[in-house]
Amino acid sequence: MVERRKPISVQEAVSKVMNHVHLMPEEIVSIDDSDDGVLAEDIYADHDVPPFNRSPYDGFAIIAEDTSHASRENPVTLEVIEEIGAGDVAQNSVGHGQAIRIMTGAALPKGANAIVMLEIVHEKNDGKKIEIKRHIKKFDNISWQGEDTEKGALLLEKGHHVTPGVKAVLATFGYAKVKVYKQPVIGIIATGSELLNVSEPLVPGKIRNSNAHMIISQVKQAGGMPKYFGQLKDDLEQSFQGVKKVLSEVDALITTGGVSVGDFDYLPDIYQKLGAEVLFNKVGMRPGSVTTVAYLPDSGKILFGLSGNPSSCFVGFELFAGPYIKASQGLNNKFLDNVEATLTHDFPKPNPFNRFVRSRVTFENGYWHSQPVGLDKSNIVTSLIGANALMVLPGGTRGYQKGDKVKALLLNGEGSEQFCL
Ligand SMILES: Nc1nc2c(c(=O)[nH]1)N[C@H]1C(S)=C(S)[C@@H](COP(=O)(O)OP(=O)(O)OC[C@H]3O[C@@H](n4cnc5c(N)ncnc54)[C@H](O)[C@@H]3O)O[C@H]1N2
Ligand code: MOO
Ligand SMILES: [Mg+2]
Repeated sequence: MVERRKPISVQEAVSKVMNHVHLMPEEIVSIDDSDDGVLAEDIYADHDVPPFNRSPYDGFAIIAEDTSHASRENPVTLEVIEEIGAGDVAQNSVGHGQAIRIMTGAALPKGANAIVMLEIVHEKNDGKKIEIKRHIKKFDNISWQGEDTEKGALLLEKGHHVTPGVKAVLATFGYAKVKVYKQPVIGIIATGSELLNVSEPLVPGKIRNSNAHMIISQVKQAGGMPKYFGQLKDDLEQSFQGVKKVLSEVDALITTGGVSVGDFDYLPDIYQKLGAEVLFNKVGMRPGSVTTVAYLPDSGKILFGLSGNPSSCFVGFELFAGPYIKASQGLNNKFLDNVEATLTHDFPKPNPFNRFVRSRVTFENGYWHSQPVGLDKSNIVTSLIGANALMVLPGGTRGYQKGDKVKALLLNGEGSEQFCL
C-alpha cells in the first residue's frame, strides 16, 4: 500500500525548519575575507566622521567677513600665506586679509570660516595674492566634523550582511579584522540511476543531472559553502552508506530526488535507517509538494530532501534550505522579500495548493508587475532561466486574470526578517 502523506502548510513547514537552525560559531577574519559574510558583532562609530572640519573643494580657506564688501567693481585682495594638501595640517592660522591655499580633504585651518573654490578667485603675483569679486558667506563649503556620523552611533547590527558599502564603513573605523559567522558547509548529493554527469553524452532513458549544479549556485548565493559529493544510484544500501559517510563532513546535507512514494525513492528509508526525525514530507504547495526535511537529534544536523523535479527542487531550496543556511550564518534578513504586484497575463489554472509560479517581476512607474515565465510544471527546467521571483497564488483559489493583485517573493532582493505569504 502506498503511504498516504498528510500535507502541512508552507508557513508551518518554514517554522519547523527555523526551529532547528544550528547557529554557526563566530570567527575573526581579515576585512577582505569578510565579503558576503554576516557580522557577528555590532559596529559603533568610535570617532566622528569626518574626524575634523575639512575642505570639500580645492580652493582657499578665508575669513568670510573679509569679503563682505567685495564686488566685481571692488574686489578684495587677500595674501596667500601657506599651501596645504589633504593629510597636512596648516602651520599658520588665517588672519584678516589672509588666505591659505587648501586642497580637498585637508583640515580647515584655524581662523578660517569658509572655503572659496579655485575657479572663483583670480590669482595674482605668482599666486602670492588672490582677488575675490563676490561676498562669500560664513561657513560656506565646509565639510563639518561628524556630519557623516557622530561618535557613539550604532551603525550596523550583528546579523547584517557584509556588502561593499559595509566594508567601507568597517575600514573607516579601523576593522582590519572583523568578527563574522562561519559559513556552513552544505553537502550536496544527487540521487537517481537515470542521471548522467554534465559532460556525458545522452543515452536512451537517461538525463543529465541539472539539479546538483543549480543547488551549488543556490547554496553559494545563500552564503553557504557547497560541497558536492556526486551522484548516487537508486540502491538503498549504497545510498544509505553514501549519505551516512558524508554527514561527518558537513553542517547540513541537501539531496535531490528519491523523496516521493516511488519504488526507488529511497530517502524515506534512509532517514529511518539514520534514526533521523522527519519534520515533514508533504507540504501544501506546488511545485515542491514532496519536499522533505529531516533532523538528526544526535548531531543537530538537518537533511533537506529536495524533489528530483528541477522546478520543485528550485522552489524547495528557496523556501526552506536558503532561509536555513542564512539563519545558520546569523543573517537577520533570511527570508525572501515579499512585494505586491500586478499580474501582466492571465493565469487560468486553479490552485488547490499554494502555487509558487516562476515569474519575472519588473518595477515600473512605482508599481511591481509580475509575468509568469515558461511552463508551470514541476519537471520544467527552462522556466528557471528568466525567473527572478516566485509569484504566490494561494491555495483554494481559482485562476487569476491579468490586472489582479498578487504577492511575489523576490529571488534577488535584500531579504526580509519575517516570512510572510
Ligand atoms: N504516485 C505519486 N507519484 C508522484 C508523486 C506523488 O505524490 N504520488 N509526487 C510527484 C511529485 S509532486 C514530484 S515533484 C515527484 C518527486 O519525485 P522525487 O523527488 O521522488 O524525485 P525522483 O523520483 O528521483 O525524480 C523525479 C524527476 O526528476 C528527475 N530528476 C531527478 N534528479 C534529477 C537531477 N539531479 N537533475 C535533473 N532531473 C532530475 C527524474 O529523472 C524524474 O523525472 O514525484 C511525483 N510522483
Ligand atoms: O513536488 Mo511536485 O512539484 O508538487 O510536482
Ligand atoms: Mg520519485
